[in-house]
Amino acid sequence: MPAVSVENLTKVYGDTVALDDVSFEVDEGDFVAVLGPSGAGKSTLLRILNGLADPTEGSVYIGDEEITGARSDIAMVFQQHHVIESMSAYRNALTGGLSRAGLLESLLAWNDESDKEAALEALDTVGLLEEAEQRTGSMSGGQQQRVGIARALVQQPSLLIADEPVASLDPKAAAEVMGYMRDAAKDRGLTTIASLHQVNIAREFGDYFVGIRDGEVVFEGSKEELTMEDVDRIYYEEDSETKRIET
Ligand SMILES: Nc1ncnc2c1ncn2[C@@H]1O[C@H](COP(=O)(O)OP(=O)(O)OP(=O)(O)O)[C@@H](O)[C@H]1O
Repeated sequence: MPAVSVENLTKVYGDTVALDDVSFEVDEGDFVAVLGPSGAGKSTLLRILNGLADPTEGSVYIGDEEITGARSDIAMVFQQHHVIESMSAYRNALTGGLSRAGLLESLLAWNDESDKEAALEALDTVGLLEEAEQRTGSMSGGQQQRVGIARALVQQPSLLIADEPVASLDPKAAAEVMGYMRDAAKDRGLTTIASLHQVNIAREFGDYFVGIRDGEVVFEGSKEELTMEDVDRIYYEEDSETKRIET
C-alpha cells in the first residue's frame, strides 16, 4: 500500500481552479519533490495534504486513512523559518512535542523526558547539537531552517511536508539544509513531500518527482525519468509555444 495516495484532487477558489483532478501515489520513505512554476498549485496541494485546506473534490489518504483535517502525525516545514527567535534552538525543537500532544497534555509534555531526548537527538541530526542553547534569533537563515526541521522531527510524524523550505536561502545554505532534511528523513524512513522551485536542488535530493502546471500533473516519475524536456514542459511550455508563434 502506498504511504500517501492523492486521489482526483480538485480545489477551486472562486473562478480559479488551483488544482484540477490531481492524482499520484507516494511510496513509504520516499523523498518526493513537487515541481512547478509560480501559481501552479503547489502550496494548495501541500495545504490539503497537511489538512489545512479542504479539497473541493477528491481525497488524500495516509495509508488507508483519509485526511479530514490537521493531524499531529503530519509535520510541516515552511519557507519562512517560523522559529521563536527569543528561544533557544533546544526550546524551539521541544515545541515539536507540543504539536503532537493535546493542549492539556502539552503543558505536561513540556517536561517529558522522552521529548527532551528527542529534541537533542533531532538537533544532532541537523548538526546543531553544539548550538542547542543558542538563541535562534542570532542564527543564520539556514540554521533557523534546520531548527524548524528539528522541531518537525520531534513531532515524530509519519509524513513530513515542506513548502519551499529553501526558497529564501542562498544556494550553499539551501543545499546544506536539503542535505540535512534528506538524511534525517532517510535515517527515520520518513516519507517526505517538498515543493521546490529550484530544479537542480530537486534533482539532487529527490527520489520521485511530481510536476504541476496550471493545477494539473504534467509529469510523474523518478530522477532517471525526469528529462530536460519534462522540465521544460513543467516550467516553460507556454513560453516556448509563444516563441514558436512569434518566430
Ligand atoms: N486562498 C486563495 N484564494 C484565492 N485564490 C487562491 C488562494 N490560494 C491560492 N489561490 C490561487 O490558486 C492558484 C495556485 O496557487 P498556489 O499558491 O497553490 O500556487 P504555487 O504553485 O504554490 O505558487 P507559488 O510558488 O507562487 O507559491 C493561484 O492562481 C492562486 O492565485
